[in-house]
Amino acid sequence: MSDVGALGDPALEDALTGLARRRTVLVASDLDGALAEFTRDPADTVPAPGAMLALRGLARLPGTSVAVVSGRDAATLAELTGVRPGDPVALVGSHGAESSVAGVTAQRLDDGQRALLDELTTTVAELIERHRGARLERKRAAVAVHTRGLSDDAEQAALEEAVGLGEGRDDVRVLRGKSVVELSVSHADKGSALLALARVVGAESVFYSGDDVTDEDAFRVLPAADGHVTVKVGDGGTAAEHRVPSVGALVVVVRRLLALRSDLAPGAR
Ligand SMILES: O=P(O)(O)OC[C@H]1O[C@H](O[C@H]2O[C@H](CO)[C@@H](O)[C@H](O)[C@H]2O)[C@H](O)[C@@H](O)[C@@H]1O
Repeated sequence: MSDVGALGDPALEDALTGLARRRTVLVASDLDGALAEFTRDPADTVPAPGAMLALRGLARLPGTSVAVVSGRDAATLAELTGVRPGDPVALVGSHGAESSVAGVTAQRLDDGQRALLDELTTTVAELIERHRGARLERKRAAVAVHTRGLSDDAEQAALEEAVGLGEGRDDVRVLRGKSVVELSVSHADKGSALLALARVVGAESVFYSGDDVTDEDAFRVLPAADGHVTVKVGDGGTAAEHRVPSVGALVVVVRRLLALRSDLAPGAR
């Protein structure tokens, strides 16, 4: 029985087989909560065992482009994944505002955005002082309030206040995630970035997996009817076509795709 067969999901197995036969594909995934387990301190994150190896294996196959797409900024993403300049694995950071691939999404912050981000960071630092245990993460285009590990009430209070800082403003995008609220001065989204990346690398079909709210932007623009394969990791409502229960199960899926595409990709053998 195949790995995916062991997960008991023949529909996903069929979808992966169909994708593996395509001439050109883009295989992309979110990082935190998808390719990597959550950690209390975001700096402690490491990709799950075998995850990057499977992606690198896919990137070596003909007609196969690979990317990690994350809310992390590009520099942090490179550090966490070990992807270096010239690597065949592409990186898309800051929810689509940064990319290692030319022509995808290189949104430079203007002076006004930089000043706004500084101002937001100061306000969030004050918020953190009032909410014991909450933590600040400064990114290239955003500042985030983290609450993982706090009690439910404490989390809710800090996150609600963070949302209030950006709500109703056209110049700030409020992104709610898992135990995190992010105030971004960029209006990029993962869906637009993935479509741009697919166009640039010439991929006819896309595989995309993710676990969080911002991944829904990607799932929505990748319909199964157009040959795309979308996989939600974990619980919660989703526009994705398929679902797996955990990070470990997603790694099994990516490895399965590697095995199938190694056999079935036009020109692979
Ligand atoms: O798009 P992603 O790759 O899923 O990134 C989303 C956010 O991930 C990080 O926060 C999440 O993971 C942390 C480490 O496991 C965890 O402590 C936190 O509770 C999660 O929300 C990252 O810190 C954020 O910048 C990303 O936007």
